Amino acid sequence: MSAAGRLWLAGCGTMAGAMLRRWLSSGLDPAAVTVVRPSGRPVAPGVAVHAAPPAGTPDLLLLGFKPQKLAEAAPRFAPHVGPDTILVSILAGVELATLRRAFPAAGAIVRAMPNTPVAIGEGVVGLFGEGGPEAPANATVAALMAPLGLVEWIADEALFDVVTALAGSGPAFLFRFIDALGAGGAALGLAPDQAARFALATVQGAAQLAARAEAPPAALAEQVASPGGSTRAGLAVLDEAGALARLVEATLAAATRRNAEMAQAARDATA
Ligand SMILES: NC(=O)c1ccc[n+]([C@@H]2O[C@H](COP(=O)([O-])OP(=O)(O)OC[C@H]3O[C@@H](n4cnc5c(N)ncnc54)[C@H](OP(=O)(O)O)[C@@H]3O)[C@@H](O)[C@H]2O)c1
Ligand code: PRO
Repeated sequence: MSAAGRLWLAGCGTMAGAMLRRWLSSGLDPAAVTVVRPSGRPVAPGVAVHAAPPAGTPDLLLLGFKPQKLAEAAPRFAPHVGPDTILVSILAGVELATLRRAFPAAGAIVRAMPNTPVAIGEGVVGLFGEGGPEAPANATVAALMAPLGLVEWIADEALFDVVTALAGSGPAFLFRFIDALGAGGAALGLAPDQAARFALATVQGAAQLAARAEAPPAALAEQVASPGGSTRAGLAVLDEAGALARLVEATLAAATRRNAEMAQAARDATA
């Protein structure tokens, strides 16, 4: 049995599947896990998979389907959620109040925002629970999330859409940057496959160095950029009129807005 007891996953696609992979590789007993997914496709040895919720009540139910599926899925799972069930939702945008309306009997509800690197224990998980920081369910949820990477509680639910944009979507933005770095090198004459390898290794090495260094990333950038040198010439392009900072802020703002739209759609669909 897991620290969270009987664990049900409602949906096990890219994101919930990445979480489950890490939990299993960190020692979670597959017999404690039940996956419910319409396709009924197998997930991992020893993990029970059902196309519809089986009889019973889990100790922890993780909602891992798309936000657009909430209105359809909630009535099927709600009868399996009781006062001893902790409900954890990874649905982008969808607010606690909406979840509480859909699962009125749940003992506790916590929003979690993971990202795909949790599959290798290098992810980020933002958490926000309706009971505040001292709620008893928080310790159970935090313990379950611990093997996934950096786990932090968010002070204000209003910030959850930004957390989703930065950490939840963030890997996609960085994957784009890796591709752009490689494509830039290829455009200037490197063999595309070699440029792609160098780009990925450069980003990997820089991220690991930044993670281990005491100096902040801005200081590390200064260490690379000799006065009057070539890095300085490149940074001048990124920094001109705050080009990179503005692009990234606009990127996060667009993703944040979309999360808010999905929250509204979920409110409307479950009203
Ligand atoms: N992808 C990310 O990086 C990421 C990051 C953070 C949060 N999220 C959140 O994670 C959730 C899932 O995203 P995803 O990218 O993992 O999507 P996905 O790969 O399409 O997976 C969706 C899962 O939901 C299942 N499903 C569909 N209808 C269902 C129903 N009525 N009842 C139960 N399960 C149902 C699907 O079942 P089948 O497998 O049988 O088709 C599938 O397993 C979303 O709410 C998203 O906001 C995603
Ligand atoms: N993927 C989800 C989406 O794109 C939310 C964060 C990452 O909606």
